[in-house]
Amino acid sequence: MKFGGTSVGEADCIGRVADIVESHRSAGDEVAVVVSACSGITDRIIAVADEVIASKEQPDIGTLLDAMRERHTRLLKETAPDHAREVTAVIDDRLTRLQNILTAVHTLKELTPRSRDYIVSFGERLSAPIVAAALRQRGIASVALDGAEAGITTTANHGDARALPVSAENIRARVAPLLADAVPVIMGFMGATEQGVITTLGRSGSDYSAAVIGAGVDADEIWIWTDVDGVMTSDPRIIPDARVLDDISYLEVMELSYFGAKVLHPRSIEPAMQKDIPIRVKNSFKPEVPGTLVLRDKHQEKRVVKAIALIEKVALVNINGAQMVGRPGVAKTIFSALAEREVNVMMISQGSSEANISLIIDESHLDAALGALDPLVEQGIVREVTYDHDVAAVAVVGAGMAGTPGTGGRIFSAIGRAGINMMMISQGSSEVNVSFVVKAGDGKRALQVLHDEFRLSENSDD
Ligand SMILES: Nc1ncnc2c1ncn2[C@@H]1O[C@H](COP(=O)(O)OP(=O)(O)O)[C@@H](O)[C@H]1O
Ligand SMILES: N[C@@H](CC(=O)OP(=O)(O)O)C(=O)O
Repeated sequence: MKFGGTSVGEADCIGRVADIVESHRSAGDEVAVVVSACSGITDRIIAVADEVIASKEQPDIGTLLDAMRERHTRLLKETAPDHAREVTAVIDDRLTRLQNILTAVHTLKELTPRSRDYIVSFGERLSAPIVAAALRQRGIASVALDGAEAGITTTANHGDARALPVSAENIRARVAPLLADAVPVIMGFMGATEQGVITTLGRSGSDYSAAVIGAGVDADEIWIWTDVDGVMTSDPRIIPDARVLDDISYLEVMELSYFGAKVLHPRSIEPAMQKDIPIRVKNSFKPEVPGTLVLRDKHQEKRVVKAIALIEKVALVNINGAQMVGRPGVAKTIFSALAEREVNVMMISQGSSEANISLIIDESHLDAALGALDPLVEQGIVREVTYDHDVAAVAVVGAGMAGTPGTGGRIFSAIGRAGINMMMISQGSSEVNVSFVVKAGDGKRALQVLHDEFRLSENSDD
């Protein structure tokens, strides 16, 4: 069971987490818990680190961390009064360590990806001991483990590390034996390299931690507890009438999360899918609601389109040049150059004349992408590279689209009737997803137009 930041952010939330775990333990289930940092804490740590590195004068780091100390101490006292003394010492010790590292960052004027990862992992280092203490308060034996102690061994790419296959056997050796007698509370979002250097798994990476742990212990199910009733037909913050889906396939939810549906981290699907472990997404504020079950394609709903996602803060890059026509290897040169600069390409579309390749990338990768592509213009491999960072991508997802003629037409007509211009279109050959790019200002409206067109708020088959 993974509890996200919103599920451990307040004392009453932690109380509900303890209730949930307690009721499953009483029903005879073995439970491993993965927790995120309390809501807002990871952002706060990043803000403090940035302030410390930017500040010319010696910053008063103790004061910068005061609110964080106060919040965690209060959470602890309210949820685990009998363990407050011993765990306050743990929290104080961790905050002192954080303060010392931040002091070193300021002195050295250096914040490397490696030290940044260690610093941002402190959110979970503070939340997990509190949740474990809240369980002990209920008489449930519980220990807090960091990602590495739980066996998550990762690649060394800081800020976006992936679990190595060896993690599975480490987790089996370290977590599984605890489950009969205790509930391990594992710090999400982090792991360590084989050399023991702390890494983080990318923002919102605790879902991925939960999937890796679940696969490692051969769980019957992986439950992601969050602040909404399940995976919905669209982001409820943008589409107020979005509806909760009873079930969705791994591939569908992978497309949705890749295109910005924050409810599950895109990487969290694969470890579960490999072992065919169902993922259940549930609301920790309303545990009685069944939530959404994510499984291998079951296709229970007859709907063609199941859900729609919007991804903002992306950039469109157009690579033009007739030089590409009939010349093998140009695409390889382009994509190798981008890969070398670690630019993640989210969507690709190529004109059939081969004179144009369009890409969608994360907006933060734009400078790196231009740095990779400009030399190709100088070398005459492509004629020109243009870009637009005022764009958004919309992904229309549903396994039922495969083999249902006319869905594309319906999407494009509805968008056309709304007077929205599509700047690029892409469809994977799996046909689980049709995605397109619009001006950033049109993104939310495009989402609503399609949600209405496919009547996704209605609980009946289309
Ligand atoms: N299709 C979707 N279904 C459900 N939630 C979505 C969807 N798209 C975006 N979201 C957003 O994802 C949020 C949950 O993710 P997140 O804030 O990371 O929670 P947690 O802290 O539990 O990890 C929801 O509050 C919701 O606003
Ligand atoms: N604390 C991390 C990890 C995480 O997964 O958080 P959440 O479960 O609240 O999305 C982050 O803020 O990115």
